[in-house]
Amino acid sequence: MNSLISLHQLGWQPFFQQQLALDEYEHATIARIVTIHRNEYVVQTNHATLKLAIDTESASFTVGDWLLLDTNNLLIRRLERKSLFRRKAAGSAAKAQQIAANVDTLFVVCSLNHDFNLSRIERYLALAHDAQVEPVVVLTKQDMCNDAEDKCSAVQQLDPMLRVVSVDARDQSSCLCLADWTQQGQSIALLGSSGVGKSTLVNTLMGQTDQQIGEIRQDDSKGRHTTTARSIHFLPSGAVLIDTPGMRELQLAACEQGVKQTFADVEALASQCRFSDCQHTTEPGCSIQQALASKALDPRRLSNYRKLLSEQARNSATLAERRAKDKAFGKMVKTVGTASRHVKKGY
Ligand SMILES: Nc1nc2c(ncn2[C@@H]2O[C@H](COP(=O)(O)OP(=O)(O)OP(=O)(O)O)[C@@H](O)[C@H]2O)c(=O)[nH]1
Ligand SMILES: [Zn+2]
Repeated sequence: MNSLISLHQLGWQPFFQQQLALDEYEHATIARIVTIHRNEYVVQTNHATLKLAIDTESASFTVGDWLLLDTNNLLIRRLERKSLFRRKAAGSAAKAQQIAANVDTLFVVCSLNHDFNLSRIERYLALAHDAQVEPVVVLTKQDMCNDAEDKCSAVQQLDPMLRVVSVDARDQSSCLCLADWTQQGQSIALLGSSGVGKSTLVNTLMGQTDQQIGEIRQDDSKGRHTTTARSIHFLPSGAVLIDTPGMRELQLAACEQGVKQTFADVEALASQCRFSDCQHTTEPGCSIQQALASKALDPRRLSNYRKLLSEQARNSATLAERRAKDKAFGKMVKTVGTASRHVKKGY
C-alpha cells in the first residue's frame, strides 16, 4: 500500500531531525513503526507503507519508534527516543516490554461518576512521568456528575502544574478543550480503566475518518487477505494517536523516579525531616507528621505514595531477579555445553 503523508503528519519533530547526520539527511529514508506483527514491523514513510523483518538488532523496537532506512529500505538505525512506555510482561516472567515510543502527551482518562479515584490517577501520573510523557487528566462523564468542579479541583490539588479537563466524551464540541494536545506533529496515547470512556473519546476525536487508515490489508503466507488493526491512528485534528493493546494494561515496574516526581510535594517534605532516614512515623522533627497534623498533607496521598513506591520496588526486584536468574542459567548452559563437548571429544 502506497500513500502520501508528510513527516509532520507522522509526528516528526525537531528532536528527531537534529539526530540526523548530513549524509543521512540527504540519503536516508525516515520511517515510523505503526504496527508490530509476529515477525515484522509495518513502517510508514512519507510515501509508502513498508514491512521490515524483526531480527535480533531490531527486536526491542516498538510502535512509535523512528527508523532510518537505506536506499534498499534496510535498517540503518533507530533514532533516540523522546519517551518510552514499558510494562512488565504478563505472567511470572517479569520481563520488561516496550509498549509505545515517542508519545508527547498521555491522556489519563478517569470518569467523574463512581469510578472517580485520586489514587488511581496518581498511579497513571507515575507511569506518565516515568515514560517522560506529559500527562493531561481527562475527566469524562461530566454530564453524569453534579460536583464536577469539586472533583476537578481535587485532581488539580495533586499538582498545581497538572492540566486537568472535564468532558462529555461523546460530544465533539465538549472535547475541543483537548485541541492543544491534538495538533499536527503531536503524538498522544490514552490510559484509563475499563468503562471510563476511552473508546468513546477515541471515536469522538477520530470523527468518521479513520476507517481506511486504521486498517492494514496484507496477504498472509497462504495468499489470503487479512486485515489487521493499526496501532497508530491519524486524527483529523492532525495528531497521531498511538493505541497499542499493551497501553491499557500498564503496570508500575522499576519506575521509582516516576513515582517520586508524581509525589514531589511528599518528597520535598521528607527532605526536611530531622533524620535523613526518617520513617515518618514517630520520629521527632518529622515534617511529614507535621504536615499530616496541620492537614497540609492528605493521609490518602501519603499512603498511596508508599504503596506505589513499594509496588514498583517489588516489580523491579522481580526484574532484577529475573536478569540474575537468566545470567545464572546462561552460565549453567555454557558449563553443561562445555562439559558435554568435553565428554564427546573423549576428554
Ligand atoms: N454520559 C456519558 N457516557 C459516556 C461518556 N464517556 C463514555 N460514556 C459511556 O460509557 C460507556 C463505556 O465507554 P467506553 O468508551 O466503552 O469505555 P472504555 O474506557 O473504552 O472501556 P474499555 O473498552 O473496557 O477499556 C459507554 O456506554 C459510553 O457511551 C461521557 O462522557 N458521558
Ligand atoms: Zn519524617
